This record gives sequence, C-alpha cells and structure tokens, in this order.
Amino acid sequence: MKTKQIADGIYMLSMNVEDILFEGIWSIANGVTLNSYIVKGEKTALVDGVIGWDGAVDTLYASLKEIDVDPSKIDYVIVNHMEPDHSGWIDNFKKINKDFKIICSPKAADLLDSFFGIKDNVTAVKDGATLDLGNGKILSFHLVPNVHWPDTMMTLDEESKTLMSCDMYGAFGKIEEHFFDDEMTDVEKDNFEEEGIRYFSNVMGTFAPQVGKAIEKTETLDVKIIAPGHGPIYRGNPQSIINDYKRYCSYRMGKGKNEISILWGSMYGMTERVVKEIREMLEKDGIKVNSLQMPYVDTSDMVSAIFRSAGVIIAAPTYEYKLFPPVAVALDEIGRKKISKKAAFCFGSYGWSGGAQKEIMELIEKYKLGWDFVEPVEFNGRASDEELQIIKDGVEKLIEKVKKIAE
Ligand SMILES: Cc1cc2nc3c(=O)[nH]c(=O)nc-3n(C[C@H](O)[C@H](O)[C@H](O)COP(=O)(O)O)c2cc1C
Repeated sequence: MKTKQIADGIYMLSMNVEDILFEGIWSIANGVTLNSYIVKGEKTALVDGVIGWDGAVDTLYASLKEIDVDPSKIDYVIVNHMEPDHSGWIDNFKKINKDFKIICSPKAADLLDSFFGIKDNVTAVKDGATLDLGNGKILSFHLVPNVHWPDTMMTLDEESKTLMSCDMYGAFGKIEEHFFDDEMTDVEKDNFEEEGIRYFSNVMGTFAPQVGKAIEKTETLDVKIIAPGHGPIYRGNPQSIINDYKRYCSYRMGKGKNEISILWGSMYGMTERVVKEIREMLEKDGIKVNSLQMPYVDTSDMVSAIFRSAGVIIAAPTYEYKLFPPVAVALDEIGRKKISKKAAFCFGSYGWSGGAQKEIMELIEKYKLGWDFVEPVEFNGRASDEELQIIKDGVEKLIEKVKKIAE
C-alpha cells in the first residue's frame, strides 16, 4: 500500500489488487487500486476503506502509522458507498477502535445493518450536510444515488476543494508510481483512457443516466482535486476526468469512437471466412476493427470494445434454430449493460432452417437497445460470391452510418 499527501491534511492510501475477478465477473488483467483517504483536522476521518481480506486490513493499519495516524484513534469513518470493496474492513476495525462514528447516506446506513449488522454510532446524512473536524477542515456530503449502488455519495473537503468521489470518476488499472494526472506519461494516460472505459462500461455502464446527474452535481461544486476510490487522482486538470465521464456516458447512449467491433463465432469456418474478408476490407479503409471471437474473448474486453465502438457487426451461425450460444450470451450481457443506439449489421451461415438473425433482433428488442441496423444477411452453408458482395455492400452502408455517430 502506498501513501501520498494530496493536499494540506489530506492523504491517500492506495493498494493494488490483482488476480481477482472484480465484482466476481470482470477480469482485471491490469489490476485495480483501492484508494482510501485520511482527512486530519483536530479530529481524524477515514474516507472509504478496503476490502476485508486477510492482509488488506493489516496493510491499511501499517500505512496509517506511516502518516502518524493511530487507527485506534480515528474519530470518523466516512462510508461513501457500502460495497464491501470499500467497507469490508469495518468488522475488523471495530475490534481495535470502539468509539469511531460512521457517516454515510441513509441508504448506506440500511445496507451497513443488513450486510454487517452495524447499527450503532451511525449517522445518516442528508445531501449537502457538513461535518466539522476542527482546524478548518469541514467535510460536506453530496448524495449521488445509483451511481453503481443506490447508497453512493461523494465527500468534499471544503478547504482544499478535494472531492473524494468513491466509484465516480474511477478507473481500473494498477498504479506503481504516478498517482496524479500531472505526473503521468503519455503512455500512462493512454492506458487510463482504456482502463477508464473498461471500468465505466463494466461497472457503471448500466447507470449512465445517473452518472450524468452526478456529473451535473459535481459541476455545481467548487472542486480543485478529484480523488476517486479507484484509479488516479486528478489535480492538474480535474475537468479532464469530468469530460471523459461525459464522453463515456455518450458512448453508452449511441456515440462512439470511429471503430467497428465484430462480435463473432463460428463452428466450422463458414461464417469465419466472411469475417476475415470483412475485416480486411475495413482495415484497408483505415477503420480500426476489434475482432471479438466468442467464447474466446474475455467478457470484460468484449463489453468495453462494443461500448466504445460507434459500429458493431454481429456475425454468427444458427445453432439449434437459434443464435450460436456464445454470441447470444455476449449479446445478452451487452443488453444488460443497455449499450444503446449503435450502428449495426449482422450476417451468418445456416444449414437448413436459419434462426440466428431472428434471435439477434429479439435480443436487441428485448433490451430496447434501439440499434440502427443495415438489412441482415443469412446465407446457406458457404457464402456464394454474390452473397459475399451483398455483405460487403452492407458493410459499406454500415460505414456510412458509423461516420454519422462517431466522435
Ligand atoms: C450443433 C449444430 C446445430 C445446428 N443447428 C442448426 C439449426 O438449427 N438450423 C440450421 O439452419 N442450421 C443448424 N446448424 C448448421 C449450421 O448453422 C451450419 O453448419 C453453418 O454453416 C455453421 O456455420 P459456421 O461454420 O460458421 O459455424 C447446426 C450445426 C451444428 C453443428
């Protein structure tokens, strides 16, 4: 765990976590940070903690000592969000500190009771409430419900204008050295663009409208530093992560990068043969293509690629009268994330009845994704030269649609 001072009386404690599935689903090949914050006035507050795993809590205590904070003397724990990756440690903390008070949203108070049986010394705050820690340190609390969970709030240190934003403005990706945006190299910035989109699409995507409201709330506050629960701290240009989050919201609602993702699967190569031709055609046209062969591609990467692309091609055969199952599973996940209004095209091979293309449309309809489709093409066995040409014409039409919505 690393400790960094981020403003007068405010310290970050950050731990890299790897080799887990985030939320039990999402692979995090490049890790993720869990960031906690200490605010020192006359009294001391800890804003968000760590997961309750063996080792994590002891590491947190050791890091607190590095910045002269005796864990047994912490006065307040601010629970911005009850999710166990931030609050799982509290059970252990109760053993060494009997007197601390918890400050959280009313919804988080309910969740602390139901998940951890914590009822005592909990103060549920209203939107805009403040807590005076003494020595000029006043914290204010800003509720941003349903940014991921219904209980979420952000905590602002009024003096340094540091917004401890919890899951808002977060990103996947571990950090070894450069925690601040103004220290990062261009390579690190590019990495966090990718890891930010992956985090947003995997974790926040479903809640983009509520994220939009949380952005509006942020813009009513006087903020100089944004310090999220995961990922880098923005002190050089806090507006940059606000703008990035606005852009990510727009990707969920139909905008996208000038990229086409091909979500595909094939049993005996009939569909794959056409995918290869289409891929070459797009690459010759200078369009970035993300080839997502299911079930081989990781779900986290698949969701992230579809999310950021303005255009999507679904290429899959019929299997037992329906869509090839690995592609159906992927499309179902895209539907759950409500990734809407993409420009799209689909094709695939069948043997005798067909049915894959019908199920694609049913899934798009079921989740009300409102994708704008070019006429689908279903071919029997191996695509003839004529059918191949019809598919290529379909791709040309898709490119035109992509041009209209790509950023
Ligand atoms: C297990 C299995 C189930 C299939 N079910 C159907 C079906 O219900 N209807 C149909 O038209 N074709 C069906 N087919 C045939 C495939 O759709 C056909 O072989 C197609 O060309 C496969 O394309 P691919 O090589 O890209 O996987 C099935 C094939 C397999 C192996």
